[in-house]
Amino acid sequence: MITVKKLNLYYGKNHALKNVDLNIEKNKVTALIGPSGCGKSTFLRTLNRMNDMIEDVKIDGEIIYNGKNIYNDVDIYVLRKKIGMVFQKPNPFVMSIYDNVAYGPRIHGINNKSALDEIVEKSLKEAALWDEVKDRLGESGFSLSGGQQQRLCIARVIATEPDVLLMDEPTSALDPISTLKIEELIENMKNNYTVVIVTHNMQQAGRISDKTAFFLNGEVIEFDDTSKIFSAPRDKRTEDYITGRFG
Ligand SMILES: Nc1ncnc2c1ncn2[C@@H]1O[C@H](COP(=O)(O)OP(=O)(O)OP(=O)(O)O)[C@@H](O)[C@H]1O
Repeated sequence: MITVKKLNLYYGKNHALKNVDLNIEKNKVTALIGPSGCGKSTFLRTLNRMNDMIEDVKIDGEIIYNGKNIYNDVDIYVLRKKIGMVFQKPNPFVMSIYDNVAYGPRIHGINNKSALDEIVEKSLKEAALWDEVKDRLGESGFSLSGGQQQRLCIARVIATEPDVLLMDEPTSALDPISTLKIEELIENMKNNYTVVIVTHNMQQAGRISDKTAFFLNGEVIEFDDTSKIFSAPRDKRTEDYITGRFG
C-alpha cells in the first residue's frame, strides 16, 4: 500500500527520522510505538505531507503510494483526501454535526442534497455514531461528548473516501469506555481502510494492530507482526521498551 524507503527528515539540524524503511500493508492496522520524542508523529505526518507546512524541514528518501513518490509528482490536495488524518484531541469544526461530515465532500464538489444525505449517513454509520446522533444532526459538533466528537472526526475523514487513515494517539484524550469504542471501530474499519496509528498504550497496540513498528531516536528498530513484537522481539531494545524498562 505504502512503501517507505530510506526516509530522512530534519527539523533544522535535528535529524528526527533516520533512514526509515517501512512497508505499510493494505487493510491492516499498523501501530507506531516508542518513547516520547522518538519520531512517531513526525513519521505519521510524512505519510500525507503534513510536515511540509513546518518551516525549516528537510526531507529525503521516498514514500511510494499507488506507484508514485508522494514527494515528487502528487497533488497534495488529492493525497490528503486519500490519506486522511485523525488527531489526538477531537477537533470538530464549529458547525453542525451534519456539516462537519458534509464538509469534505462539499469541498470536492458534491452539492446535491440527497447525495450528501447519503454520504453523511453512511459515514456516521461506519464511525459507529449514527444511532446516537441521527435525531440531532443540526446540532453543533461541540454538543457531543469527547468520545463522540472523536468518532465525528473519524466520520468526517471517512466521508472523503480515503484509502488510508492516519491516527495520532486518537484515544489519549478519552475515557476508557470511549477508548474501547474507538478501538472496536478501528478493528472493524480495517476491512475498508488501511490504518496507521501512533499509540503510547502498549495494550492498545497489542489489542488492535496487526503490525507494529518500534521507533527509537528517529530509527525503526524493529518492524514485525504485532504478536511477534510482543512475544518474541528480536532486538533487546524492543524487549526493554515493551516490558516497561524505559520510556
Ligand atoms: N514542528 C516541529 N518543529 C521542530 N522540531 C520538531 C517538531 N515536531 C517534532 N519535533 C522534534 O522531532 C523529534 C520527534 O518528535 P515527534 O513529535 O515526532 O516524536 P513522538 O515520538 O511522536 O513523540 P511523542 O510520543 O511525545 O508525541 C523531537 O526531537 C521533537 O522535538
